[in-house]
Amino acid sequence: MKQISAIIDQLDTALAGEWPDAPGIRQLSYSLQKQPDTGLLEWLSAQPCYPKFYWQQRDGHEEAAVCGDCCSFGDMQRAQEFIRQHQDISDLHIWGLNAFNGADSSDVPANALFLPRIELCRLGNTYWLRCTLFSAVSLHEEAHRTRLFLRSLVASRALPPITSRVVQHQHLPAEPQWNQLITRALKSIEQQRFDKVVLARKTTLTLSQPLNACAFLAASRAVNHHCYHFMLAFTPQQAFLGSSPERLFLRDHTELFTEALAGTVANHSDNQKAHELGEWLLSDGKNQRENLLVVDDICQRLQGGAHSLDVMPAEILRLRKVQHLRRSIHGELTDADDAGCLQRLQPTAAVAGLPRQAARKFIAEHEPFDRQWYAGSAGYLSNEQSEFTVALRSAAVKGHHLELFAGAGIVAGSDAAQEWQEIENKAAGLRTLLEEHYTPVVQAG
Ligand SMILES: C=C(O[C@H]1C=CC=C(C(=O)O)[C@@H]1O)C(=O)O
Ligand SMILES: [Mg+2]
Repeated sequence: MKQISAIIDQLDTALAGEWPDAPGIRQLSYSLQKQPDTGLLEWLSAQPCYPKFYWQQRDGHEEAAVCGDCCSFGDMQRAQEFIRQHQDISDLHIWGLNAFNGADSSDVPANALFLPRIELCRLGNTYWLRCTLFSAVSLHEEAHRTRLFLRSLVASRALPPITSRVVQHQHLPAEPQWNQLITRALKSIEQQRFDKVVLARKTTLTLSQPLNACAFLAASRAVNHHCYHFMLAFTPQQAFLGSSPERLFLRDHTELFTEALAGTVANHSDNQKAHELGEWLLSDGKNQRENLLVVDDICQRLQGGAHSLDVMPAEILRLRKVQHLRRSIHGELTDADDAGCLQRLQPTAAVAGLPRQAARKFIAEHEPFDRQWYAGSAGYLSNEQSEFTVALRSAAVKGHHLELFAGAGIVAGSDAAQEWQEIENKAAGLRTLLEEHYTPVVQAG
């Protein structure tokens, strides 16, 4: 990426100039004249600086690779206040993750939303590099720190092949405990404690060697189409990533786009068979109920914050391993308030249940692991536009371990064995990227 190193030299010269010895914020932006010779994910993978975040919008039109933090935020409210305080810098973007339980989650780092030092972005075929300087003390000192940071950046290189093999796997809950959990959930639904609860499983894969998170995400992006692809790398060995089909919300000024994505059937490689499965899904009562409860939840939660809500007819979203029912929802916000949107929409009934509080209580009491980032959200906020995907079809990379997450909506009429198969299919979107590389060990004798 010769162009990028030329821009970094230009940036270094600008930073070596005169900067006020006073608090402040500045942005320097440079267009790339042509498409870089390697991808943004390859560039990000090579950089030895953390945190780093990658994002690709599900229609593939927008992509960003960002790294280094000039400032980090414990929650969306603080991130939004920061953007509002610095309205004069029109293009400030804050990127990252929101935990499932939001800021009240005890054991996840609270600073997963950050204002990066460097952003390499693409919109269609247009590329640019943006550098942000922020200091509450001295921009002069910050310019110096940024120059040191720039020196740590390295040239892009090809992603390594995935050579990690799965040595062992462990499901939490395992299938017998899952069956008990579903029985208990169905009983609570019968007793009218709630109408729906979404229950999930964590599968820990032990690997033969640590997994390169960027290479894994690239492998997923190559095959898992119609998905948002995201990754937050905290350290060289630790990252959270995913390829999720679900939009939490897109805000464009005061226009809001969200959706109810719930109700699932397997995909099939044969188009005719896949179509028949999709037709079945559209007419199945249990799956329609799962989806319509999400519509109800979203419409209720948006009351007072948005008007002119339009709910589109159900459509089938066909993914590599599964197909879903989706109803798109569009509305007009009373105020361009991202923290408000997050608070109203996360978690939707596609990942928690309805009524929300009762379902969350059931999850907290009965699900045998902490969701942390799973079913939270990943994306960015900025003045004009913000977008977050629901952090599904996701995994935590932890050195030799990969934790895969998958859940399913439980409503009256759910069957434990079918829901187990459904979460197997959902987890397969990421899991098969490793297993396809798996060569069984041939036993001697
Ligand atoms: C909770 C998950 O999926 C949600 C989104 C789409 C379909 C779902 C379902 O049919 O159960 C879930 O509500 C997950 O992938 O972990
Ligand atoms: Mg389902």
